[in-house]
Amino acid sequence: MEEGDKMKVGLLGATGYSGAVLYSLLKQHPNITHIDLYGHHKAAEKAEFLDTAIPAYLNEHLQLKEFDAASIMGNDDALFFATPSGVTNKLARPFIENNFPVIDLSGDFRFKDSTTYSKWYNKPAAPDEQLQGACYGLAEFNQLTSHYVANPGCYATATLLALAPLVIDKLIVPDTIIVDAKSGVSGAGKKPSASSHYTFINENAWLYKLNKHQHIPEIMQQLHKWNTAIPAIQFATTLIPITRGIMATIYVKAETGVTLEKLRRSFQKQYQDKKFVRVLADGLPSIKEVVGSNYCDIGFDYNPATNTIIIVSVIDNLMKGAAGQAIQNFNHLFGFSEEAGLPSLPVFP
Ligand SMILES: NC(=O)C1=CN([C@@H]2O[C@H](COP(=O)(O)OP(=O)(O)OC[C@H]3O[C@@H](n4cnc5c(N)ncnc54)[C@H](OP(=O)(O)O)[C@@H]3O)[C@@H](O)[C@H]2O)C=CC1
Ligand SMILES: CC(=O)N[C@@H](CCC(=O)OP(=O)(O)O)C(=O)O
Repeated sequence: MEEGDKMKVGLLGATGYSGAVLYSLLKQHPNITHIDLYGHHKAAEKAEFLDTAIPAYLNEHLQLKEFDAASIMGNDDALFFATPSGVTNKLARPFIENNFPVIDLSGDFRFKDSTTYSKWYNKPAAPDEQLQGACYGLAEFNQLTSHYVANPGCYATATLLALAPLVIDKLIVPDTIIVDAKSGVSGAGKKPSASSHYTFINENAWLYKLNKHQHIPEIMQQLHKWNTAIPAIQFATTLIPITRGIMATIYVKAETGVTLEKLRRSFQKQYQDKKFVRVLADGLPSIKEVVGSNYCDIGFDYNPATNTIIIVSVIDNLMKGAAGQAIQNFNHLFGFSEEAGLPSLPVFP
């Protein structure tokens, strides 16, 4: 594709949080002329109720077509899935078989083997041969080796971008990684639950899925591409009373001879040419500075008293953690400018 080429795209899941954000990004994308929205409810059923989880403009204009792989491949040039886990493993086959371009925001195609998925997601996985037809799109690092792109998870994105330089440059003791990550409530999607209920999470903090979070194997799979010596990570996820944003705070022991200057050089080498990762020259980042943008901001420090490196990474879970990175992957897949369709500034205050 050339810079000025125009495309038609399909989207399944526009009535969800990441789908709604994706829709607004696609609407402003300079290379997209038309968006077909697909749904799993019949259009008539949808029209009968007002979905308060999505913006009114979307409710009003929502014209959902019935999902049909053959007509999507006939009408559109690419497809986005913004559906919960356990959906695309049943829908992806014709797209993979026909090499049709897909960006999948769910976890269904992030692993190379089906047993890892079924163990950590507690659901049946897509067949192994289909999993081999997908590629994991950590946008700053992975070459897209197929047309079916598995967009990374939100916590996984924040954690991997923070660890990458130090893991690649072997500056850390492999078995000492501790990740303490916090997320806003939109990370859990639009479906209300006991833990996302206002009276529970307001003025509260709740650590969940300890040692069981589905992003642990996803992070390990990518870390092993960089350094096979890492045996495991300690990983905690805490829900906090904000709408958007993730902060991952990482503690890890330094290899002998590591200095703050060496850490600086490692981050700089890895990210100096990357538009969406901003390494702070000084100080530590805050969530508000990335909300509404596709940036991942990273700050770090070294404490010689404990020989510990502390890295703090922040993203907007719905942007860099989902829809924004999906657009970045789409741009990579079609050779468009990496920034096309993505806002250049966060929303502040
Ligand atoms: N929220 C986030 O921050 C992040 C989410 N993701 C991933 O993105 C995906 C979407 O997440 P999120 O936006 O939070 O989810 P939501 O629950 O907010 O939205 C889910 C969407 O999928 C649709 N849907 C549900 N079941 C089906 C089905 N069987 N067939 C077709 N469509 C279906 C829903 O339609 P309807 O409205 O009709 O029910 C809705 O449009 C998930 O896989 C999630 O893990 C990844 C990173 C971050
Ligand atoms: C706050 C919150 O609940 N966040 C979700 C992250 C959703 C996600 O990215 O999960 P997938 O792997 O299915 O894409 C969680 O912790 O499960």
